[in-house]
Amino acid sequence: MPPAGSSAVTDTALLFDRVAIVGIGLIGSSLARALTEYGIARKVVCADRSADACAKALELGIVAEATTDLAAALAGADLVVLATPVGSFAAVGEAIGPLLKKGTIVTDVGSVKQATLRDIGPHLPDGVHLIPGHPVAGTEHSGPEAGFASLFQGRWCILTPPPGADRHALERVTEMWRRAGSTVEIMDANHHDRVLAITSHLPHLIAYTIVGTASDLEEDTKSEVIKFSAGGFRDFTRIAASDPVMWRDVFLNNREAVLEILQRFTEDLTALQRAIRWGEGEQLQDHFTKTRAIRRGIIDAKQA
Ligand SMILES: NC(=O)C1=CN([C@@H]2O[C@H](COP(=O)(O)OP(=O)(O)OC[C@H]3O[C@@H](n4cnc5c(N)ncnc54)[C@H](O)[C@@H]3O)[C@@H](O)[C@H]2O)C=CC1
Ligand SMILES: O=C(O)C(=O)Cc1ccc(O)cc1
Repeated sequence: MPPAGSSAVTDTALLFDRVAIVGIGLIGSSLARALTEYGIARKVVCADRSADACAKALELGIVAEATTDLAAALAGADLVVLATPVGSFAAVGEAIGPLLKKGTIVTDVGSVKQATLRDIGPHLPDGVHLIPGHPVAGTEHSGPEAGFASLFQGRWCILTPPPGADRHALERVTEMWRRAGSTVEIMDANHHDRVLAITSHLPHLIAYTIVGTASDLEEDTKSEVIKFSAGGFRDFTRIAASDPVMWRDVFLNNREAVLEILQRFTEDLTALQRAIRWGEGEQLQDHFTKTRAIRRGIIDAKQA
């Protein structure tokens, strides 16, 4: 499917009348802020199972209405955005299905995309358009207070419309993310999950592992780790502070792709382990030279 254009909409016209965001955490609240601040939607409301999150979202003025009642939030919405952990999608899909009117667009922000098609798709009535999405932008923080409107600026947003997805719905969701500041890329859900397994999921798993390993060290070494934690290790601790429920759900719902890439990673790690053991300096240096070139290539591509 070719990328959706933005011919049907202009930068000044409101794109949506009423947007209902389910899950007003880091991503939901960032999108709610962007939709309002950048004039993308007339009214943004939210549903969250946490009454505290609803109260906070109202107190911060992020949404016009906040409720724990899904039906109240979804009534009259032309766009519904699911921004809850991926593991909740089946239950949320089942709950929202009967509440959706023909013509409504449903999208999500989940970090795994085959799960959206599998868990949300079957619950949607005919005439409701599903356009799964993943803003590749975030932080290690959670909750409505952690969000900010500019989170998506200069970042990618990947959309994974199923075959035969409604073209107009795809155009509108594409335009929403474009106006929020992102560059939209369209790909197949399976491909998305394989790419993100290496670029996002494995790095988080490595961070969770290394910080766990450091914290299992004997007490005296551990205190040194904290005292001298700088550079690389400090970056790992930031990533390892990411939301435990969200990341549990990512790994459980992208199991095959993560296990496959983990297998390859383990083999490559073992090769480096051997090189260190046998003093193969040339092999180590060659490897590090290649990875340095990759990093520089990424930076150059960003600046181009
Ligand atoms: N945190 C990040 O950096 C990024 C996260 N994502 C995806 O965004 C989604 C949300 O993540 P965050 O905003 O970080 O999480 P968060 O923990 O900040 O917010 C999640 C919200 O969903 C609510 N919630 C949970 N289960 C619910 C249910 N069954 N019904 C209604 N509300 C429910 C929680 O009360 C909470 O307010 C996840 O699917 C995640 O994979 C995507 C890109 C980046
Ligand atoms: O905080 C970071 O470094 C991230 O990597 C944020 C992030 C987390 C999950 C996603 O699906 C996308 C982006």
